[in-house]
Amino acid sequence: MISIKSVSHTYNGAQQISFKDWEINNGEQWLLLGQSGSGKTTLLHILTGILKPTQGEVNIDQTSIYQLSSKALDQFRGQKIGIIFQKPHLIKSLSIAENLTMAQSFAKLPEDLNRVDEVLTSLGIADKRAAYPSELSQGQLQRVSIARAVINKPTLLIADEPTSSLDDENAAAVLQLLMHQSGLNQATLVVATHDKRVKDAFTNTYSLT
Ligand SMILES: Nc1ncnc2c1ncn2[C@@H]1O[C@H](COP(=O)(O)OP(=O)(O)OP(=O)(O)O)[C@@H](O)[C@H]1O
Repeated sequence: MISIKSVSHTYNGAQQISFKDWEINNGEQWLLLGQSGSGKTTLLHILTGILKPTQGEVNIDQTSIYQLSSKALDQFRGQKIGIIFQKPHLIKSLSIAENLTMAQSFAKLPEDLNRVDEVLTSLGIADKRAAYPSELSQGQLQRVSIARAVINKPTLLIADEPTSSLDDENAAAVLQLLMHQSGLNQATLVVATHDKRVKDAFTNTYSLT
């Protein structure tokens, strides 16, 4: 289970942003909605261990993540949390397979090429394993970023505007893949978006006002 309790954050000199309490059960799929500037990215950073809130508690699988040392938190994030950004952010000088094995070693897990192949196959891009990011289309790159996010079978899969730079066909495919991949690993899925095309697919919604 993932929960936030009494969480608020104040950037230097700015107004406090408060987040209502939120409990997410394992395997649930949630949409995170809010107008521009309401704090979606801030909350995603808090949930993924990137930003320690000025107040409150964040628990993932019974671990109060901001009580961990920064080294332990890095490893926890690598193993338990997969993140998909609006743009893929892959390492250009590494092949697709190498980008994925790097995510394994970053999480201090052994390199597992079978797992790399399994994930690329389930996302329909196994033939791209030796290619470099510059050789892939936008939709294929977004699939690789999903592959990188799920490679370590995370508990929590977080996507920040994953479809906004894609056309209708790719947006629908990426959304379906995200939901399918989270289902395969029984991962919890949280998707932050403005994208109207995405909203109907979710029953659970957390709204920022
Ligand atoms: N590093 C920062 N330093 C100071 N203020 C910040 C910082 N990051 C965000 N903010 C402010 O915090 C508020 C919430 O920003 P945030 O990026 O979380 O919103 P958002 O809902 O993700 O917006 P958008 O949909 O436009 O990306 C905004 O008022 C923003 O200006």
